[in-house]
Amino acid sequence: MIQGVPDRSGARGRGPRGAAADPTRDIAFDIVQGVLEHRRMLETSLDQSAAARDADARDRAAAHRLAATVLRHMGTAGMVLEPFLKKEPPLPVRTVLLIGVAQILFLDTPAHAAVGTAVSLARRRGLVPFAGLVNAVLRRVAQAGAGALEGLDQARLDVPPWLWGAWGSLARPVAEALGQEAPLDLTLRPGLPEAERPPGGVMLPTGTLRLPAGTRVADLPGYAQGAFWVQDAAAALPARLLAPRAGERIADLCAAPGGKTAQLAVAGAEVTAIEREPGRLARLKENWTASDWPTGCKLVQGDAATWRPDAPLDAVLLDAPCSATGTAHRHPDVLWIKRPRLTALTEGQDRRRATCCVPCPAGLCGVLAPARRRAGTRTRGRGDGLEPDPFTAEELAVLPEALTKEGWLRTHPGLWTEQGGMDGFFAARFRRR
Ligand SMILES: C[S@@+](CC[C@H](N)C(=O)[O-])C[C@H]1O[C@@H](n2cnc3c(N)ncnc32)[C@H](O)[C@@H]1O
Repeated sequence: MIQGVPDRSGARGRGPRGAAADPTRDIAFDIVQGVLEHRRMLETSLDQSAAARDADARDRAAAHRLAATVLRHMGTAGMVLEPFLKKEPPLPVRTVLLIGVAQILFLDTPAHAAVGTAVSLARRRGLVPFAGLVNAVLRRVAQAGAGALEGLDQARLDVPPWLWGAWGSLARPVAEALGQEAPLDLTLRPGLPEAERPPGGVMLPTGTLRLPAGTRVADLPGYAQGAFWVQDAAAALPARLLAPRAGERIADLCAAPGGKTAQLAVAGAEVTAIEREPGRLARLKENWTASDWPTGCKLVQGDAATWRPDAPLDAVLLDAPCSATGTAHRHPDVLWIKRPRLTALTEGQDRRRATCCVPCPAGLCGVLAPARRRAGTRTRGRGDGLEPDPFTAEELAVLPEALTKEGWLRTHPGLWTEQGGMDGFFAARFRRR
């Protein structure tokens, strides 16, 4: 079995090719193939998995965890396999092997179960001619055990070389942190009584409640009522630094899935949330309705670059699309989906700065551009009335390492590693002159 997850292989009768059904590994296979073959995000691959359609929540969660483990350790697992492969197998066979290696070396699955279920998976996926190879290779990996990892520079292997280069001096601490499964971070609704906080968490100095990796948020009492929501500790900082006050009129540009919108709204601000993608806006609306959050907020489908408010605002929070590589801690798929084209993305953000005033370094990113307090109706580029409003040491007293010399916020997964790390995020603040 995969640690912490029931092994249901064999529990659901026989699959189409006569092998026992095993939804966890079937879904994990679909996810890894979706990421590697089609360069689809992990979540999208999960949504599109035929095997996931009838699966229960536990199997989906177990498959998600297994696939994320494969992607988190993919370079290392590839190196472990290399001595046992005479030539490169077809991608689906490689995926089966990676699933086997991840279970043996990183998930403490008993070796016989990891090997047996991988052979069955190969059969179910029409890879019968390779079943013997899968069996032989994984047995040898199992025999080597932890010794197979000796001498491997796992941090370096598990990050694509172009990204390692882009991270510069931060590459090693960031990559080492990415090797760990991310904890579950929650932002609590202000004033939530201590008795109603999810148990087993640690309150971080920045105000985020952190629960152990593998905690299923949907199982926590209060989640469905919107008592808290999932939000990485770093992602919660920009809205906290904006310090919204009750009654302020704030636009949240690029809003879905709505973590920052919720922070602003529960602080009492009158938020207008702008999101371009209808599907993502629908998800934001669902979260809103289900969570009993304040009703005075407007959710608008629109383009942040052209949307204009009908009256002056107190602040604008802009979370412009970015590389998302700073979230690889939680989403290891981004490591293998993104390409070196990131420079083009940064240039796009520079151009967008003409409208939005948001610089963003490649690789580690995430953003905010509040034109706060006496803000006008639009945020514009330099020369259009905005000046930098650096964060102060007092504002970032609990996380001084994240304050850059220019006064911006820059976090990365190598910060707070002993507490479980955090996402990479960049934020800057501007004020209307
Ligand atoms: C980084 S996510 C935002 C996360 C969100 N602020 C939160 O805290 O939950 C970026 C979002 O911007 C949306 N987006 C991208 N370009 C946009 C545009 N021009 N106008 C409005 N939304 C846009 C994307 O669809 C995506 O939902």
